[in-house]
Amino acid sequence: MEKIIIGILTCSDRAAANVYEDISGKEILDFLKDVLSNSIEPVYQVVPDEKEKIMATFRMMSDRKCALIVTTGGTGPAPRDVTPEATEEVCDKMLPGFGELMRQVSLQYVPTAILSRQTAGIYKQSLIVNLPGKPSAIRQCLEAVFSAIPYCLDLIGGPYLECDESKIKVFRPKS
Ligand SMILES: Nc1ncnc2c1ncn2[C@@H]1O[C@H](COP(=O)(O)OP(=O)(O)OP(=O)(O)O)[C@@H](O)[C@H]1O
Ligand SMILES: Nc1nc2c(c(=O)[nH]1)N[C@H]1C(S)=C(S)[C@@H](COP(=O)(O)O)O[C@H]1N2
Repeated sequence: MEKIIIGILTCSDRAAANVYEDISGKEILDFLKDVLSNSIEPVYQVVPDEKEKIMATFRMMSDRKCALIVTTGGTGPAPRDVTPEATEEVCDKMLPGFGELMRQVSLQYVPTAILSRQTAGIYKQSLIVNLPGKPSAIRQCLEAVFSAIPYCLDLIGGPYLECDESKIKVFRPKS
C-alpha cells in the first residue's frame, strides 16, 4: 500500500504564539491515522493568521509532495481570518462542494457553523481542505467529506488511498 504524505497546517495566532496547545492539528492526525489504512507521513506546521505565511506553507507542502493538505482555523469572519483567501489565491481550481457539505453537517452541532467560510481546492497535485479552528469541528467535518477524498486524489494523480471500511466508506464511481 502506498505511503501518503499529508500536510497539517494550523492557522492560529494563539497556537503559533504558544498561548494554547494546538489540539486541532493533533485531532487531524488522529483522525487520519484512525481511518486510513495507508501509512502516513505528516508534514506539520503552525502559522499565525497571515495570508502570505499560509500561502508560503502551501507551497512548501506541495514541494514536499503532500497529496492532501488539511488546514484548521482562520475560516471565520474576524479581521485576521484569512485561510480561505490564502487557499483561493494559491489554488488552480476550487471545490466549493467541500465547504457546502461541511457547513451543512456542522449546523447539526452549532448554529454558528454558517460563520465558517471553509473551502477546498486543488493546488498543483495537492488537495487543500479547510476546517474550522475548534478541536471538536475536526472529526465532524472530516467524517462528512472523507468518502470523496480518495477518488479526488485519484483524479489529480495522487496516491491510492484505502480506508478502514468500518469507519469510512470510500466511494470510487468507476470501480
Ligand atoms: N488549534 C487549536 N487548538 C486548540 N484549540 C483551538 C485551536 N484553534 C481554536 N481553538 C479553540 O477554539 C476557540 C475558537 O477558535 P477561534 O476561531 O477564536 O481561534 P483561532 O482563530 O483559530 O485562533 P486565534 O484567534 O488565536 O488566531 C478558541 O478560543 C480556542 O479555544
Ligand atoms: N463543526 C463545527 N463547525 C464550526 C464550529 C464548530 O464549533 N463546529 N464553529 C463555528 C464558528 S463559531 C466559527 S466563528 C467558524 C470559523 O472558525 P475559525 O475561524 O476558527 O475557522 O467556524 C464555525 N464552524
